[in-house]
Amino acid sequence: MSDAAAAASRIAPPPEAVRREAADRLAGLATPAGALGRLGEAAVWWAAVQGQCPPSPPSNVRVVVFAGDHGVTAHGVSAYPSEITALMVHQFLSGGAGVAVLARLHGAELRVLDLGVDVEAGTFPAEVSSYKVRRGSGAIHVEDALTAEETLQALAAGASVAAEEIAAGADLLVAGDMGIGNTTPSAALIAATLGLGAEEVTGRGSGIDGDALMHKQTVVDEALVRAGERVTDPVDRLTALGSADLAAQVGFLAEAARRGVPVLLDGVISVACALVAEDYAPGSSAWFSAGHRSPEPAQSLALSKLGLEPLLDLGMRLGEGSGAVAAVPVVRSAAALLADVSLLADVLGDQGA
Ligand SMILES: O=C(O)c1ccc[n+]([C@@H]2O[C@H](COP(=O)([O-])O)[C@@H](O)[C@H]2O)c1
Ligand SMILES: Cc1cc2nc[nH]c2cc1C
Repeated sequence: MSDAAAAASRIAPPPEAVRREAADRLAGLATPAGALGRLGEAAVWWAAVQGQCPPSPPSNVRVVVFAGDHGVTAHGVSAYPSEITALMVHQFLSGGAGVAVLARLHGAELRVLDLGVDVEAGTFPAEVSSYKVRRGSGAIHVEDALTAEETLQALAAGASVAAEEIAAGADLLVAGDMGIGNTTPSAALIAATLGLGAEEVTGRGSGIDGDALMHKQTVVDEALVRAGERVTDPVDRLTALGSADLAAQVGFLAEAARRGVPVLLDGVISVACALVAEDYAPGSSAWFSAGHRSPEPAQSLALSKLGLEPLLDLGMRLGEGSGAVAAVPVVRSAAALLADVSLLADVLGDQGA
């Protein structure tokens, strides 16, 4: 692509004039300079992505959980078996999953989609599986996760889902994940994107340690060696090292950014997808904010590369979009503070009057 074509296809950033107006307003609030800390930074980001200052708090938060199974799970990389993925999809539907509880509490809509769960057709209601790409994605250390066609299908599915959620009125989106084994492809995608080694990105996931952790690191290393030079291109990277559910999440994030709708990121899976989305659709990450910090080392590495500082750091490693939904009240607080705290000039003026 020529430089001009690349610039033309770059995602348009949030309006700089609004960002500056919000930064000026923050500096003028009746607080000591910088006293709101990251809440202040979040308020400026929120005003810019909402396109107005003062901003109003998010009022239509919509969470989409992308579910899928991963071939690596049969190779000893997780503390849990693949069967949990489908069982948890039922929990998202019945309201008993962690993110379902938080979504209810914070007034967010929750939708779960089966992109690649290893179950027979008809296991879930039709609307859950309408974007299904395949049953389980390939074990990335021995084979590609997807065919090239499946990657494009999953990217397009994610983009369609984003369009649907935006048509339903979303003013803040969350992309969540459900998939036993998915911290392995997420770590591999982050390593491949950042040019890091398996030992830097591999974490305990849902709870492995000792020999299992060393084995998971070997699996990530084998996957990176197997993929070789193909990882330079973001779509080929997803084909070799991703999965149907991760590719769909990349498509969802890129489309949300392209349509100018902000996204609150979650843990290592969500941030791996955001990192690939930034490569796939440059400029996307200006529309993203980091909901929380996960203990997975790859998540912090990817957040640093994206220049994002998480709002919460609670040691959460549930996934599902739960850390992002837990941060929704923080975004609401940030918006309300920037909109409703008095201006210091007015306070001083009142005193003088
Ligand atoms: O969000 C995170 O950072 C995170 C960290 C560790 C585990 N998880 C969740 O646990 C599952 C993946 O863990 P694992 O060990 O099976 O790869 C998957 O369903 C994720 O939602 C999520
Ligand atoms: C029970 C359970 C719930 C989850 N939610 C996201 N990942 C998960 C992994 C397990 C094991």
